[in-house]
Amino acid sequence: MISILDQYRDSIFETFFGNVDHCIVIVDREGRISYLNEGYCRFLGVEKEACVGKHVTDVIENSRMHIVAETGEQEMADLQHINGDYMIANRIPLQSDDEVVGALGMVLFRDTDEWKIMNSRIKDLLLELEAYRTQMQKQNGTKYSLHDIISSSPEISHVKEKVKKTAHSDVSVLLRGESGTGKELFAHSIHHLSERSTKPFVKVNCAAIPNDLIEAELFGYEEGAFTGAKKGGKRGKFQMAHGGTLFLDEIGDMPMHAQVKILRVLQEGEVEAVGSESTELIDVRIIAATNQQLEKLIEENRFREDLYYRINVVPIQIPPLRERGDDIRVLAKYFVQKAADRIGKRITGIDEAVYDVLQRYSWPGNIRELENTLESAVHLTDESFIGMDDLPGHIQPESSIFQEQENLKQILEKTEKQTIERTLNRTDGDKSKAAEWLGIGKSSLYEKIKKYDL
Ligand SMILES: Nc1ncnc2c1ncn2[C@@H]1O[C@H](COP(=O)(O)OP(=O)(O)OP(=O)(O)O)[C@@H](O)[C@H]1O
Repeated sequence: MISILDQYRDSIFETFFGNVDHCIVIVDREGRISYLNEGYCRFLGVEKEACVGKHVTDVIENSRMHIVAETGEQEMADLQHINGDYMIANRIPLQSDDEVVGALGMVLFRDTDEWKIMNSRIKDLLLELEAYRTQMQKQNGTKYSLHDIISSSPEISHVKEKVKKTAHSDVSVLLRGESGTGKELFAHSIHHLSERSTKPFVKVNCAAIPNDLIEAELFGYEEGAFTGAKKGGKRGKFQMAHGGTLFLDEIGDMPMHAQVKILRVLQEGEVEAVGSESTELIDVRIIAATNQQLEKLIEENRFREDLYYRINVVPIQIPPLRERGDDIRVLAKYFVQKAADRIGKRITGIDEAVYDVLQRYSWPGNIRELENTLESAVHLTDESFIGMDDLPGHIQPESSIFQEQENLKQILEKTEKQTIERTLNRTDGDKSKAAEWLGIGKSSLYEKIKKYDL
């Protein structure tokens, strides 16, 4: 007997999903919309035909469907902000033969008075939460929490999960990643989630303090400890962070003599101010960050191995922006809106071609560079959207900067020069690595560097 399920599967599917009280969306493995029910289309004010095939983040605000389709991990009862309201979203991975093939999302939306009351209650609570967060920032020195780390990539989702797992314990964390990837944001977030969140978060930029002042800065000093010492002495960063977290940024630049002392403080739990005869008990959690290869610095005797093991209990690697393709779109939207709000300009969108170009660029300065690029674009644009002309020349595709009268040889040389230049930027001037990435021999690269005067 043929079951009506076999015979009328499509009609049953449409009758069910088309009539339920929820907004339903189905995406494929890549996060492209395969189905959107009538209720969702009405709520978003979109045509179903125009949405099918589009990436879900282009149609639904703050969607995480593509992440669930990628990770296969379900998310239930998540609060999602869409069209100015808070909705409850359930996201379930769809599996076939043990393989994730997509995801189904259900957003609970009832246009009833109770829902409206609940929604305004949530908004009230969030405002209250924001007020507490501002107060807390003033008290303990942190500005960011995980919530401020804008992302829609599985790579950052994994990092956030790792942060959530380790934040509550007191273990030392070493954040690694290129400059501008967001290491400081993660350091703040770890402190925020830890039991120490009501205590101070103190940052030390190890690269910015002159070599001979670093010990006084870290451990403090007594009055008269050295010429130029302040009357009454000064408390060190360790003392200021007591009970809380000390964030040692750019730890690879810490001079050797200070490394020895830091290790002693961490092992013995006590600190001695410069010029003092007594010690003080200290309880700090260490979060360190670096964009350098500490292992290489150890080989060169510029970093102590014992300190490395002491701070590297939980290493967390933040991937560079060029490996987080999914983040570029959400970050670009976020930074354009942020700059537009600050400047007071009305920007309604970003040209699709701009997204393509942003996606293809290598972002040696990572998120900091993306933010600066879009802020300058918001300043430059005469329109209400960001177009290709608003991007700086070095980000625009080569073709747009070629002169019409150039011949093929000139065009090829120009492309070669730009490619070598960018690769050298990406490798921080490391010629062996650049030659490897470009697939050419080192001597050939040297010749070209000479030829183009790079
Ligand atoms: N995911 C993100 N969402 C929003 N803003 C971000 C994000 N990641 C980084 N930023 C912004 O980018 C800038 C650089 O971030 P941050 O200072 O944390 O990077 P970093 O890795 O510590 O850099 P450095 O090694 O140079 O100190 C900051 O303005 C930060 O607010």
